[in-house]
Amino acid sequence: MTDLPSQEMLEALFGDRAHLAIAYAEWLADVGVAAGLIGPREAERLWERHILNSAAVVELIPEGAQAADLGSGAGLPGIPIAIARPDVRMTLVEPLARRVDPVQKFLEDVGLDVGVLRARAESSEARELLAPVPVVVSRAVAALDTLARWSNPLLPVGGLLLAVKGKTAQDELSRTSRSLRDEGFDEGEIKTCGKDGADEGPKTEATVVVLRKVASPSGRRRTRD
Ligand SMILES: C[S@@+](CC[C@H](N)C(=O)[O-])C[C@H]1O[C@@H](n2cnc3c(N)ncnc32)[C@H](O)[C@@H]1O
Repeated sequence: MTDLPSQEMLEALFGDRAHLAIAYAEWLADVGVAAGLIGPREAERLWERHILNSAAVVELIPEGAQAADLGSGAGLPGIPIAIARPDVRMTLVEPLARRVDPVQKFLEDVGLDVGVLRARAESSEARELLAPVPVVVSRAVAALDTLARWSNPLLPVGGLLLAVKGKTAQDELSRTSRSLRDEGFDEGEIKTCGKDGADEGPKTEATVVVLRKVASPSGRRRTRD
């Protein structure tokens, strides 16, 4: 692992739970790579590209919120968020047993209180077990309009969909704005979270599309009939 942040940065983000973030990084580099949860080349850039990028989202999550990470894979962004914010009740939602099982074992081994639901985000099981969940996060899983369709039955009106995206976030938001409105979301905005790190090692930055659900889909559809 080459990009371990400074102790100061670790403590600023994870407080007295920095040891859990380090344990997660070590697990990703070891079990995560061996189990094919992340690519072998990712081990060299775990912090900036994955853990800090994920943890940067915490500034958008309200105090004490319940949250679901749709398509969590190796636990990103849900696990770094849960480590940084013990007040957030996080559930990872991931359909593949070969991803869910090792993640579950890691959580048990380190005693991290994060829920794991083996299901597709759009399944009735996810709806029954999670809704209403006020915050949905997701990273590298699906296009915004698909995420909006999956999230809609899970979120209450006023709930937030936080999609970690890259440089093309604005293009994607513009391209999908009509579908997003049809799904009952507002116009959305792009937030740059975290810090650019200046010269002090890895960045914590993340580009996040923030969408708020403003109407239930059925209500909105009725108004268009
Ligand atoms: C490219 S990986 C990203 C994993 C993680 N979010 C990250 O940032 O590293 C996409 C993940 O989404 C999951 N996925 C695909 N379709 C899904 C669905 N319908 N519901 C929930 N998860 C899904 C896949 O199994 C996979 O683990």
